[in-house]
Amino acid sequence: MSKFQALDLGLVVRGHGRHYIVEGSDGQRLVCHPRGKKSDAVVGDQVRFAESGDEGVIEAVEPRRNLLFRQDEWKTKSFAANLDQLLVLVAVEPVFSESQLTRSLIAAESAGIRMAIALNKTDLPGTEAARERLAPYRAMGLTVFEVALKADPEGSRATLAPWLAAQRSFVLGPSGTGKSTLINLIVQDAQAQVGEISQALNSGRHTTTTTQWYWTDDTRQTALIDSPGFQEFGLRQIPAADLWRYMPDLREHADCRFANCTHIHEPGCGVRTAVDQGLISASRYRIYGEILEELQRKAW
Ligand SMILES: Nc1nc2c(ncn2[C@@H]2O[C@H](COP(=O)(O)OP(=O)(O)OP(=O)(O)O)[C@@H](O)[C@H]2O)c(=O)[nH]1
Ligand SMILES: [Zn+2]
Repeated sequence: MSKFQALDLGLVVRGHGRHYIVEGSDGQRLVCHPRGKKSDAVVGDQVRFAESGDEGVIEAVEPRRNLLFRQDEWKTKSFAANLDQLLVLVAVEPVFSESQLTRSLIAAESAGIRMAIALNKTDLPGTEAARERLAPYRAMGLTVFEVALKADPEGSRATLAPWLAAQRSFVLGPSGTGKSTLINLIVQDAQAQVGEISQALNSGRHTTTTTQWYWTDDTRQTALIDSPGFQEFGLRQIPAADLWRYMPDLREHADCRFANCTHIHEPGCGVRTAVDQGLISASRYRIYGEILEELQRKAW
């Protein structure tokens, strides 16, 4: 048992450098700083904190259930901790990168976080093409919601609300797909929540550069966690030999002659056979090869 057991338990709802906003069990929010030099708390963490005056000190971070993060060549970037699920938001326009989509799904799969995709802007003419690009994801068992957050807000809410209810959902999506529209649709007082926190952190300018926790309403049961966009999505935390295990379609066909098959050049490879038969999409297999190469390159 930790020596901080007697302290209040709080939820990190925003982090910015060494400044954190911690929400106590009574819903009160407090600006906190970590004790000492290290500041390794992330949004979604449960922390033990002590109030001192109108600020607080984070004494300990409780063990995490999971952590969603990416690891690029030079740095590790944590998205959030203790998540129930990931919602990847893509849109008919701008055309989404399948590589980014796949990478975020692999990160969630390897962290043990359930996931779904939402395709937005289905009021636009390119919908059929986007739907086709998402067919392999449906085929591997993922839920793919179709919404038009702006064109049909009520219908979109009805589609997403049951899945989001009573869960802590992390929302990832490239810029311009409708993330702000989603947050404003689902979260009752989104602007107020951001405003209040920015004021506390004195960082009005940074509202979109850090991860933000939203409760959808006063009952504080359902949360959406929004994060700023990013360019790179490295997966260097994953051992190259394990990559295929986090891709359900490859995993399903990884019935190979060699136990340590990389599914690239070996004879008797079930994955390559499935690609040839059209059971694994060519684009997913190509993306697998690209990521694998990245992961193998780090070995030197
Ligand atoms: N046609 C159509 N456009 C939509 C829909 N939902 C959102 N948009 C538009 O898409 C654009 C981007 O929406 P935002 O919600 O600002 O997207 P975002 O993902 O927050 O973008 P960033 O702020 O760049 O991260 C806006 O011009 C919206 O009006 C929709 O259902 N249909
Ligand atoms: Zn193989």
